Amino acid sequence: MAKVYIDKDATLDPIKDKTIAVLGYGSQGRAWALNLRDSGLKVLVGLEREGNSWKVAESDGFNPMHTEDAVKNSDIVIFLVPDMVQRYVYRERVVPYLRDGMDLVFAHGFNIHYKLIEPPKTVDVYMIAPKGPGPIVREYFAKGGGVPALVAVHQNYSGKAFEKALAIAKALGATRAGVIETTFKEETETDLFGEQVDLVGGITQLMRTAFQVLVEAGYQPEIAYYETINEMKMIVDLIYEKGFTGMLKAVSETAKYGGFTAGKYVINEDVKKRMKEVLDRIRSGKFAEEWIEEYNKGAPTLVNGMKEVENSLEEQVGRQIREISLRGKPKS
Ligand SMILES: NC(=O)C1=CN([C@@H]2O[C@H](COP(=O)(O)OP(=O)(O)OC[C@H]3O[C@@H](n4cnc5c(N)ncnc54)[C@H](O)[C@@H]3O)[C@@H](O)[C@H]2O)C=CC1
Ligand SMILES: CC(=O)[C@](C)(O)C(=O)O
Ligand SMILES: [Mg+2]
Ligand SMILES: [Mg+2]
Repeated sequence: MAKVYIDKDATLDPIKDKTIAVLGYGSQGRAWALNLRDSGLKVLVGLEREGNSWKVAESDGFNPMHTEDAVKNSDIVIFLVPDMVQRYVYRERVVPYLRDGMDLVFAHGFNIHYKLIEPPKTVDVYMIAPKGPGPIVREYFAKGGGVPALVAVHQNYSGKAFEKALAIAKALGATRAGVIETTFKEETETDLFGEQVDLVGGITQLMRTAFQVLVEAGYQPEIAYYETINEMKMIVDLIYEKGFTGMLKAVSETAKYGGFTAGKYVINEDVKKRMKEVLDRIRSGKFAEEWIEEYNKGAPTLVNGMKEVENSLEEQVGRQIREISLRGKPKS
């Protein structure tokens, strides 16, 4: 088993006198800025424009400033702008003000692993990668918990990079759960693979396809939504809390038999083979290359994908069903 670092294994000491610049105030940026501030650390929020993120940061009690001002006035720079934007922010707003002994920190290894950012040897480069969406990182922390994270060191100029990574993980709340060490390569490749075939790509397509099959066969969309999409949360919650065995024990014998047989028929060896192709594409750098090219064209696949999902029948039905479901959800 990998070593799991918990609260008592980490101390804020290596960073408690440092000023931390959080660049970006989106999904992760907001969570990190708030959690680190609540942990007693000195946090500056650096943003490119006085837009929406700027207003949100202000309403959370920060005094957001332009990126270069945050960089000039900090010791630790955390990149929480989108992956495709990080190298521009690095080149234009960080490099001109980078001082020896500063820290460059990431929440995902993409830019370092694929060499889009190549920092000088005289800085520490490390990562704290929360294994959950930003709003959950904030919500769990505020309720006294934390989302697990991975930490990795790419460059250890100070000799203290790992201790600082653990300190930030602690301030984020991650050591309240547990933190495991990884490398930039391992985190990047597994994270991309997980979100593509499983968490974001796979699960969404699985649910939507099952929904469509039922609707096309003439069943009411509301019934199809309950069955193929809405109930997924309860099944996943059971897996999250009690493992596959716990989930299987909670469903009927009929579901177990049907699940064991049809599950392997649908998600078959051919699907596994294609998952391996997806992994190969990530490992070879082809996916990164393609995503950069797509982004530079204005990300049409993203724009169209969002539109297609938003306008889909399942999403329209979902708005109504979610209202019903959320009404019944216990308030915690
Ligand atoms: N979303 C998540 O839950 C997770 C994200 N990460 C990583 O965290 C990092 C940040 O990702 P998110 O929080 O999803 O970012 P995001 O998409 O929520 O946006 C972050 C911020 O960047 C700003 N921004 C957007 N476009 C910009 C541009 N062209 N120039 C300058 N600023 C711009 C936005 O205004 C916002 O303040 C990425 O490295 C990502 O891989 C890691 C784990 C989970
Ligand atoms: C939330 C998360 O961990 C993801 C899916 O990897 C991401 O948002 O990049
Ligand atoms: Mg992830
Ligand atoms: Mg990711």
